Amino acid sequence: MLNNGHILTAAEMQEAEQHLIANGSSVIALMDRAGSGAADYIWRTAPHIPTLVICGPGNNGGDGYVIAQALLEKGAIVKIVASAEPSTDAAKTAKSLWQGVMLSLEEAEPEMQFVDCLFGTGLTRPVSGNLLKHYHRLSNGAQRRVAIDLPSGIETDTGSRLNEVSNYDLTIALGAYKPAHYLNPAAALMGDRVGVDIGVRSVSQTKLLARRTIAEPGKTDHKYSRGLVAIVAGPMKGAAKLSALAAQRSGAGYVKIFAGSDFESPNHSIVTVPCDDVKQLRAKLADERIGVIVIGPGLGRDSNAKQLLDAVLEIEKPVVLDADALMLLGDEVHRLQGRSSPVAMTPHSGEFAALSGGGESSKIYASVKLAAQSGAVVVHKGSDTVIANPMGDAVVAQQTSNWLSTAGTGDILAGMIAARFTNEKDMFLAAQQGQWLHSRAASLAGPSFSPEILIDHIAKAIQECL
Ligand SMILES: NC(=O)C1=CN([C@@H]2O[C@H](COP(=O)(O)OP(=O)(O)OC[C@H]3O[C@@H](n4cnc5c(N)ncnc54)[C@H](O)[C@@H]3O)[C@@H](O)[C@H]2O)[C@@H](O)CC1
Ligand SMILES: Nc1ncnc2c1ncn2[C@@H]1O[C@H](COP(=O)(O)OP(=O)(O)O)[C@@H](O)[C@H]1O
Ligand SMILES: [K+]
Repeated sequence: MLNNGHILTAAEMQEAEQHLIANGSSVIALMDRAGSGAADYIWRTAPHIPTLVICGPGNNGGDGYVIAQALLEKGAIVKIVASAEPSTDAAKTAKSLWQGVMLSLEEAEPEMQFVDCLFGTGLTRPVSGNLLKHYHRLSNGAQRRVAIDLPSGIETDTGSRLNEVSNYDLTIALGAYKPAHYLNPAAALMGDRVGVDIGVRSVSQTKLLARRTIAEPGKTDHKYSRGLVAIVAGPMKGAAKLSALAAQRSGAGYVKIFAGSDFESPNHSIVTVPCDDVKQLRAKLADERIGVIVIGPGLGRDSNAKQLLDAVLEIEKPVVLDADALMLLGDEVHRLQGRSSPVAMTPHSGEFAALSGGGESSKIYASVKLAAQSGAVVVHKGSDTVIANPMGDAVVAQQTSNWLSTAGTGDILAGMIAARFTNEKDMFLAAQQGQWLHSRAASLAGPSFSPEILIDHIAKAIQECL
């Protein structure tokens, strides 16, 4: 995996480059590796397509000259349009080696393939005016669009758009993935993502979510050693049932639902524990065998729900807070600080805004900040889910199935994380395992699944982790 899955910000990427240079490389050598690697990939996936490479003034433009020359040598029909003269020594050298046609913005016409080497990690302000007009004319007129490192107009560290950006078929990341490669809106318009290794081996606190090994139950395991997951139900009973079923299929040894006495178990093996008031709940949750409590799915937001949440937070047990529990907690996340047992919060963007007050432009930074403020592991959901811990580590999930955007899949994730926690006893790891299994189960479930079908595919996802 590119740079071992470590995601680098623009500043970290510059440091990585300096490190390579200090160890005997040079900017032009790195540019050569990046450009020829990108050209190989373009040629392999779309040979002999008339191509226009647009080059900006910086080293992203420099990559463009290398790519164009490499394509020319392979026999492609390729032209360059330059927005400005190169401003770096490496880009000047790369340009001096270009042997083909060079056009001004006004002269250039769209070709079948558009290769964007206008700006990469050095973009500091929106592309505007005449340049933006020609960028759109030339990119929109192409049938295949390839971005080198990043599409022009994307903020590297946040994934936000600084100007209107075209949709791409392919984005070739250079050296390491950057936050924008996995955060929306940028990630959604990049098309396929591939990486070209240029020798960067830099460590970052932000990584790409990877498959984690899951241990099978051991010979001496029993239901309590594998873990008892307690789900606190509310008036929307289906949500708690989905969490419970998902926990059961994700490796919990025992799942119990704590609910009003009229609650019916979703199957024969999930036990319901009748609790008709908060006093009963408090007493029954004192059971020492309980490894983790899930509260939030279907809980409601009335005063009764608030009492149930308060009761759970009074108990020193690991807890997964989701959905309504997060809305009830709101901006009082400091209540979670100082607990001796781990907490995970699994907000979608609306819940995240209620917890954090919003205002941060980077989903990674915002998640890390909330984790530090609360002392909890934060699973900031969406198609670009970010998992953060209070120490500043973050893991970014790769987009898998858009079919996950259906009611009930979040309840499932909460149950999955709880079950993985009872096995691993590490909430950050459990969140990563839960997220990976959730995404993978969605891919395995194919199109248009119901939450129940998603649960049915968890076992297959687990199989891939054994
Ligand atoms: N860091 C590395 O290790 C490597 C970087 N390489 C390439 O270098 C790129 C970064 O190069 P640079 O730092 O030179 O940055 P860029 O080439 O992304 O752009 C920087 C230049 O654009 C100007 N600029 C920024 N925003 C502008 C705007 N809105 N309108 C007009 N001009 C604007 C800046 O003043 C500067 O001259 C990477 O994305 C990658 O493509 C590769 O060559 C390989 C090695
Ligand atoms: N387009 C998407 N691609 C991938 N995952 C998605 C997408 N949309 C939503 N998800 C995931 O689906 C789940 C939805 O959770 P949530 O919004 O809490 O739903 P609910 O409360 O109805 O269960 C989250 O895990 C989220 O990350
Ligand atoms: K670019």
